[in-house]
Amino acid sequence: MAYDAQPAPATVYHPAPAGMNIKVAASDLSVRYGGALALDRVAMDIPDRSVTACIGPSGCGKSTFLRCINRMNDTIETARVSGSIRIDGEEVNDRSIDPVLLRARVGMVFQKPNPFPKSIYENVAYGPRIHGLAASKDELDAIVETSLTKAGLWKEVADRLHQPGTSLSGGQQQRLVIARAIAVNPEVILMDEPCSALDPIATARIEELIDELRENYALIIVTHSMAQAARVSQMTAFFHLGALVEYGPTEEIFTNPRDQRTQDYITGRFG
Ligand SMILES: Nc1ncnc2c1ncn2[C@@H]1O[C@H](COP(=O)(O)OP(=O)(O)OP(=O)(O)O)[C@@H](O)[C@H]1O
Repeated sequence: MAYDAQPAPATVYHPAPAGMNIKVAASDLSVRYGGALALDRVAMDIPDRSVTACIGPSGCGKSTFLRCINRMNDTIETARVSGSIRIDGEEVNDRSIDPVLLRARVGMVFQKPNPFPKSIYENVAYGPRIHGLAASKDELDAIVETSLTKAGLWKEVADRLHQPGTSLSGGQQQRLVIARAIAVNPEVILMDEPCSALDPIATARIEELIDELRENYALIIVTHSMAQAARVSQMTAFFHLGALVEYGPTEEIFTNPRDQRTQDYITGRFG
């Protein structure tokens, strides 16, 4: 959905809940693909140890925003990012930032589970090994076990660690991918419609997991499901046509939206 730059988007901010530390801060963040503006001067502060849901109609820029946080837009030839995105105050787009190290700090889970074509063990061990996080086989084994435990998968796979990751069910594969992200000690976990390929039971399991993970990480999730956003997130950002229209505590966005476009979207009038 291409459109020309207009006057600065007027985001409606609800007051941020007291006592939340800011983990990711975007300001004046825009993305163009070729000549088309996909994200228009987004500004938002995302708290640590909580779940922030990004909602909005198809093509409004949710995935583009997510990809700014771990510089995945670098991999898209036509993408041009401007403005600022900081993690703990550090500019992500700074030349001194190594995107490979950044992507360990900012894990990403996609719509379709994408385990490597390797064993369950290797899927989780690969990252810690290449980042030199384990000094011995025992340490690596411990990281694998801890990561699979945190992802709620250990009990199901402990006796089949050397079977292919792809032999697991879709929901298990998604938890494996989450374990793989956790294994390299991320600070932020991005999830782009992580449940859209899963059945309701696997979805419920991932939602429980998201709730557990927020004790330790900042999670940012793109979802098309209003119900899921309401269930799992503490903060919600509503995007429309590349602009962040409204952002604040989920309860307020869903019960008392201040922008008509948010109201229309959450009540199913468009999108
Ligand atoms: N690789 C790309 N090249 C060119 N344009 C792109 C690319 N990726 C996204 N766009 C465009 O940027 C805009 C925002 O897309 P984006 O995927 O971020 O939206 P979204 O809100 O995540 O959509 P959906 O909910 O359908 O996944 C759209 O107009 C889309 O067509």
